[in-house]
Amino acid sequence: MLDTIDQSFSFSKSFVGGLALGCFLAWYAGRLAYNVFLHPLSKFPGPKLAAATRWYEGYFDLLVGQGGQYMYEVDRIHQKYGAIVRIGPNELHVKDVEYYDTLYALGVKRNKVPYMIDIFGTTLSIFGTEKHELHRSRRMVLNPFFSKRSVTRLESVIQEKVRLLCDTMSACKDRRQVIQLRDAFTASTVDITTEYSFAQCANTLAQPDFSPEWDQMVRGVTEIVPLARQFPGIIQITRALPISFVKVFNPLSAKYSEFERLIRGQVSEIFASYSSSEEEFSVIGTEKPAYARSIFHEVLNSKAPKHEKTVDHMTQEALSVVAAASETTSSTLATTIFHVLSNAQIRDRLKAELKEAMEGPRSLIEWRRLEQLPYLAMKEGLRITVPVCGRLPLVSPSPLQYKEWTIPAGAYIGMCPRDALHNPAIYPSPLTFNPSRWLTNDPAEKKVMDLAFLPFNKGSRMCIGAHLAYANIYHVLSAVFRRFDLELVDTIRERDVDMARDHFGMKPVKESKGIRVRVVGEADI
Ligand code: HEM
Repeated sequence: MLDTIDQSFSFSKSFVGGLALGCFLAWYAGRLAYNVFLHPLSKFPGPKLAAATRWYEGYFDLLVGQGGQYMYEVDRIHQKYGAIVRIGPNELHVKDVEYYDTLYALGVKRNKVPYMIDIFGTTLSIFGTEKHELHRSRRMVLNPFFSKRSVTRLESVIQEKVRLLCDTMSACKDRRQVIQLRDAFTASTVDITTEYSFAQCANTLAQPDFSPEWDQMVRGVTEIVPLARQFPGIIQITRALPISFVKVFNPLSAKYSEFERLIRGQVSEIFASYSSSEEEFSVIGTEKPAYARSIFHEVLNSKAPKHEKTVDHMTQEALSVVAAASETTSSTLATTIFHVLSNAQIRDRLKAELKEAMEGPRSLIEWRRLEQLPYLAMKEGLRITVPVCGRLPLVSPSPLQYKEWTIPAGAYIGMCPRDALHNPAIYPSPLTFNPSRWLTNDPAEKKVMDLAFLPFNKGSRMCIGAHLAYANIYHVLSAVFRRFDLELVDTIRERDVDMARDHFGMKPVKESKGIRVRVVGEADI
């Protein structure tokens, strides 16, 4: 009797399970068919599989080769189908530099696409803000802090760290120590960014090996990006787990959680030095000197509503600033140095220019004067590196036009800085490092190159730290090449330098040993 009840129970259980699975599969098949045949984007050209499901992207980004490969598939799709293509159920991609002015136009309403807002686990930061209006009001609070004027005013902070960087490099020469350039420049960028933004330096340059764990930490954050694009929220889940547990399966992301706690502590301290009334916060005690200001003070002193002035909000803003600044700047610096050292003519010409402009090997000159040096390979370094190589999709709440195509409101539309910066029609032989291309006497050619020079993107979501990045890169390149003779150590372009994976930031192949140099000489005049 009991056996019969058991059997009929397990039969009905498997019947219900089978029915549920059947319903799910029917619903899923219906959804795929809707995406391909009935979706408002169904008329746009592109592979049917990409139109049906985001798993098409997931396959290339997570399973093909070392991952992060969808950007190359998108290249192939463009080659086959044209300048505007459908690369996801609700996503288009445009490969036409002229369209930047429409998609990323300043002052027009654009939201960020939902799957991008959480890739660094900072949905309260400006980077992670989806809605246009909220993004605009948050950004207006921080814009003045990162303006060219503010960066110039605090240039001494950058110069001090660059001096320290050079002194640590000099000590490496005495020990004949090989320098991992990405470690060194992540350290200097983290120190510059934390001192500049939080008025409290992380002091990573103080370590003789440039605190490699910082570079590992930042790489840990971006390593997870392809997964986070497919599974938004995964970073939040990781954060909620105990650090000791996360350490077991992802030590790099555990480091990030530790850093988050550090920042949270600092933010809490700053909060404690403020008194909060019903309406607003105000500084207790005397006014802080300009140097000791931070983005936290900026937010607390702003007219932003009180619910924007929380420890959570500011911790996330700080995390996203450090994450956004570090890998981008360090990969640009390391890649530029690799290319300069790989070509003796370029290296000698650059060193001669710097010797003439800078009095002594240890003297630093102002950023505004560095900008006037024609050969300092700034632009070419950013162009060839493409530090942010991932597509930057946005959503327009009203329809957009691309040539004969009307793009419906609500569709995701992306463009990719790589398509501009490595465009052979604008920069001939785009994978050749050639600073002289920027010295052209043809104003029309120069104008076209300048318009396509978009490593920081443009419009309302453009990089807020572009001026800080420029000042940092100018100072590091000029100081390093003026003072040191460097030689590359076992660095192979295909393995260690070139972009091979899209993790939002560019990454070389996983086997990369990094870009490594030895200091073989130090100028004394
Ligand atoms: C070579 C260096 C850098 C490059 C190439 C770069 C590039 C970019 C790009 C392309 C974006 C747009 C991302 C998007 O549309 O989603 C961006 C955003 C951002 N960057 Fe940078 N960046 C660099 C350095 C920095 C630095 C030094 C900082 C910090 C001080 C910084 C902070 C940010 C922030 C906070 C955002 C989000 C802005 C927003 O959504 O309004 N970046 N960056």
